[in-house]
Amino acid sequence: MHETAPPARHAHHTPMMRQYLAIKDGYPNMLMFYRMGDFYELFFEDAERAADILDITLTARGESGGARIPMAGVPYHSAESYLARLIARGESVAICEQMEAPGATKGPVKRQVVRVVTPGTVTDDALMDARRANFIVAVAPAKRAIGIATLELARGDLAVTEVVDEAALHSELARLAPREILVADDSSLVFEAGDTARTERPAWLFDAISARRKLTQFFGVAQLDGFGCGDMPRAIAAAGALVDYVEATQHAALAHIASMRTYAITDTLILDAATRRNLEIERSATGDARHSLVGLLDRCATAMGARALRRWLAEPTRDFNTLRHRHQAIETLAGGAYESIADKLRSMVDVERIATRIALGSARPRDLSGLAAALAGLPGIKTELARLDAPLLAGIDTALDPASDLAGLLARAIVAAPPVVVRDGGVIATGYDDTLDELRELSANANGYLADLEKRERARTGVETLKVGYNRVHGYYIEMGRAHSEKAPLDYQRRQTLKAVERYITPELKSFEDKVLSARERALAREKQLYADLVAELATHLSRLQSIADGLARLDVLAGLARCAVDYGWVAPELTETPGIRITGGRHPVVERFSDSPFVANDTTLDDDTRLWLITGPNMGGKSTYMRQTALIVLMAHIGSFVPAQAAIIGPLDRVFTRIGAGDDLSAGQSTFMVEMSETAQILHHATERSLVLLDEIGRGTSTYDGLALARAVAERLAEHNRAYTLFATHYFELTRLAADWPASNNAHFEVADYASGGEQKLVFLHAIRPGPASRSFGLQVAELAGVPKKVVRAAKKHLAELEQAAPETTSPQLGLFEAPSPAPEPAEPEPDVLRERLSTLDCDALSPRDALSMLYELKGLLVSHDTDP
Ligand SMILES: Nc1ncnc2c1ncn2[C@@H]1O[C@H](COP(=O)(O)OP(=O)(O)OP(=O)(O)O)[C@@H](O)[C@H]1O
Repeated sequence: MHETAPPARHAHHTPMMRQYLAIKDGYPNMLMFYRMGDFYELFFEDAERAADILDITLTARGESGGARIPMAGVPYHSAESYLARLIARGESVAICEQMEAPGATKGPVKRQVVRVVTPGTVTDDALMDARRANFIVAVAPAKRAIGIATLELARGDLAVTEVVDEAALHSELARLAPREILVADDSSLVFEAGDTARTERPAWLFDAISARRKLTQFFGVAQLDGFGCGDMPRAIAAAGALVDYVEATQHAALAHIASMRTYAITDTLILDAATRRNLEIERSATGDARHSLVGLLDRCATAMGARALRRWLAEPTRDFNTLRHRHQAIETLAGGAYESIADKLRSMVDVERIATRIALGSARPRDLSGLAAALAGLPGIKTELARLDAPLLAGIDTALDPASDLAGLLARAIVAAPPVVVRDGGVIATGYDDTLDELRELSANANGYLADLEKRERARTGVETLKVGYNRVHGYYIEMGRAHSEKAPLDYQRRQTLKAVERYITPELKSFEDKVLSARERALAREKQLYADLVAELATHLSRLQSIADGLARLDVLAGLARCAVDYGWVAPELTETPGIRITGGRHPVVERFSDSPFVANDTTLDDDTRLWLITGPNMGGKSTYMRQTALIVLMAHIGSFVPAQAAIIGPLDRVFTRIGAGDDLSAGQSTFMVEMSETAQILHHATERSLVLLDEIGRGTSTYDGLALARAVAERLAEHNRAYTLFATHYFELTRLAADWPASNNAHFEVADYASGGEQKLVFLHAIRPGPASRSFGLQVAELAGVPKKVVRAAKKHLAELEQAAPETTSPQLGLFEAPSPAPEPAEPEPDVLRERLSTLDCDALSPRDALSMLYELKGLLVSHDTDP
C-alpha cells in the first residue's frame, strides 16, 4: 500500500494531482486506474497508452503544473472488460480506489492501490482464459547456468530448473508460453516479441543469497534442499525474485503455494519453439486453434482438464511407466466409461481456480456454492472409478477425497443459489448460525412491529395522522403534525422539529431501535464475518481441494483422450527400450480429421539400420504431412495418448527437431534463409542419436548450388555425426544418389500417377510413400494444376525438353533445368506478348516458392526466346 504524501517535486500541481502523482510514483511501469466517482481515470502517458489500446477518447483535465493533463477514463461498472483487454495486450494495471466517502475529509478523498493486475499473476476468472494456464516466469542468468522459475498462480504450482544456455532457455520459454517474464532491470536478455509482457525488477532481488532468504522465510523452512534445488543458486535466485513479485502484486497471503518442484528438462521430450510452431500444436499455420493438435485432443469436459491437457503437451514426459499407466487408463475408459464420467464432470466447476481464490481470500459466493455442488458430485464419480480396473484410475480415485465434511459444511453454510457478491447478504443459509438467524428474524419482523406500534400510538394519542418513520441520521421516530404537539404523551421525547411536524422517540421505540433497528446491518456484518470465517476454514483444507482438482483434471484428460481414441480409431503405442521408431499405417491426426478425401496411411521405420530417409516426390505429394505425422505420433505417445496408426513401437527419444515451413513464407523476405540456417544450426548442435529430426527442403532459400551443397553437408553431418533419426525431404534429386554412400540412409518417395484423359495429362497424388527415389518431379504438371496458363506450361515443356537434351546425363529434371548451360536458342515462334500475358495472369499468391523460382527461370527463358525473335 502506498502513502499519499506528495514529494516536493509535485508541489506545483493541484492537491488531487499531487495525490495522483505520489501514488503513481510507486507504480512507474504500469498503468494506474485512479478511481474518481463512477470512473477509473488514467492520466498523462497512461491515458495516451490506454486510449490507444482501448480505443477510448483521450481528453484533457484542466491544467496542473501549467500544462494540460491528458486524461482517459473507463466506467467503473465495465472496468473488468477493459482490464481484460489491457492484460491481453501485456499491460499491467494498478487499481487505486477511493478509501472513504467523498466529503468525509478536507482535500482529496483518501486513495490507495488495492490491487495490481499483471498478465502473469491474474487469478480472476473474468481476466483469464479458462482452458489455458497462465504462467509467469522469472529468469536469472549467470555464466554457467540460467535459472528459471515458473509459477501458475491460479494453481499454486511453483517449479524451478536450470538450463545451460540461452537456446535451452528459449526452448523452455516456448514450452511454457508465459504471459509475463520477470528479469533483472540490468538484464540484456532478449525474448521473442509477442504478447508476453516483460517486467523488470531491481537486480538485487535476483541475488541468490537474498532470494534464498526470501524463500526459506516464505516456505517456513530452514533450507531449500527438501525441494531438490538446494545447490541450484540460479534457480533459487529466479524463484526468490518471482515469489517477491507475486507477493507484491497480490496483496494477499499465498498459502496455496505450499511447495516448490525442481525439474530437469531432460525429464521431458524437448520440442523447441520452431518445432512447436511447425507441428501446429497450439494453432495451425494460419493461426486457428481448431485445426491444431490441441484443437483435436481437447475433448475435456472441464476447463481444469483442458489446462491439464495443455500441460501434458507442454511437458511430454519420457517416463515410460507414467505413459504406460496413462495408456492403460485410456484403454479402460475407452471401454465406454468415458461417456458417463464426462457427463458427470461437465457440471463440475473449476475446483482448481476456486481453491486458489479461497487461498487468496477472493472466493465469491458462487465459487462456494459451485464447490459444494462439485464435492457433492464426487461420490458418483468415485463409484464409476471403483468399477474400472487400471492403476492410474485407482490413484485418481484415491486423490478424489470425497471431502464429505467440507461438502456438508458448504451445504449447511451457503444457500443453493447465492448472489454474486457477499456485499448485500443473502449468502449464508438459514440454520447455519443462530445469531444470524435471530438478527434476520428481527429485521424481517421489524415492519410488522412498527405497523403495530403505529396503530397503538394512534389510539393512545387520538392522532390519526401519526406515523412511525425512519431516517438515516436520526433513526426511528414517531411523527405528528405540529398542531397536535400538545397531544404528545409524557414519554414522547422530541427528536427533531421540522416546519410542519414534530418527531419523537419513546423509550419503547428506543429500545426497539437498539435491539432491532440495526438488525439488518448487524445481520449483514455477521454474514460477512461468517463468510470470511468459512473461506478461512476452507483455506485450511487447501491441499485436499488441490488434490481433488488435480484428480478431476487428470480424469478429464484421460476421458477426453479415450473419446478421441474411440472416435478416430487410434491405438495404444508400444513403448520399448529398444531404440527406434516403427509406425505401421500412421496418419496425420488433424489432416485426417479435416480432409474431405480419405487419408492414406503410411509406415515409418527409423532404427539403427535406417536412421535417415531422403524423401522425394512432387509438390503436394504429401511429404510435409508425412513428416509432421511422424513427429505428432511421437509427441502424442509421450503425453500418454493413443496414436493415429495401426501400430506404433517407440523407443527412447530425447528431442524432436523440425525445420519446416517458415521458408514457405516469402513475405518474410530476406530473413527467410537466415531463419532456416539458424534453425538448422540449432539442430546440428543439439541433435543426438535419440532425436527425431524433420528437415524439409533445406537449402532452397539460396542459390541452387549453395543450396544443394548445404543440403548435402547437413544430411551427411546428421547421418554420420549426430546419427539422429532423420526424415529429410528434398527436391534435390542429386541427394538421392548419395543414399548409397551412407549405410544407414535410404530413399523413399511419394507416388503420383499421371495418365492421359480426353487428350489431357492428368495427375493423381496417391499420397503413398514408396521405397526408392522419385523418378520425375512433376513440377510442370503441378504448375498446370495450380492454374498456370496452358500456353506458359506448353512453353515450359518445350524449354524443359531443350534443357534435358542439352544435359542428357542429369538425373534431376529440376536441377538439370537450373544447371544446364543455356542452349543456343532455336529461333522461336514469334510470341511478342507472351511475357506480358504470362505476367498479367500470374497469381503470385498461389505459387509456392519453388514454383515461383521455376517460373522465374521460365520467364527468363521466354525473354531469351523473345529477344531472339527474328
Ligand atoms: N497421406 C495423405 N492422405 C491424404 N491426403 C494427404 C496425405 N498427405 C498429404 N495429403 C494432402 O495433400 C496435401 C499436400 O501435402 P503436403 O503439404 O504434405 O505435400 P508436400 O509434398 O509437402 O508438398 P510441398 O513440397 O509443395 O510442400 C495436404 O494438404 C493434404 O491435404
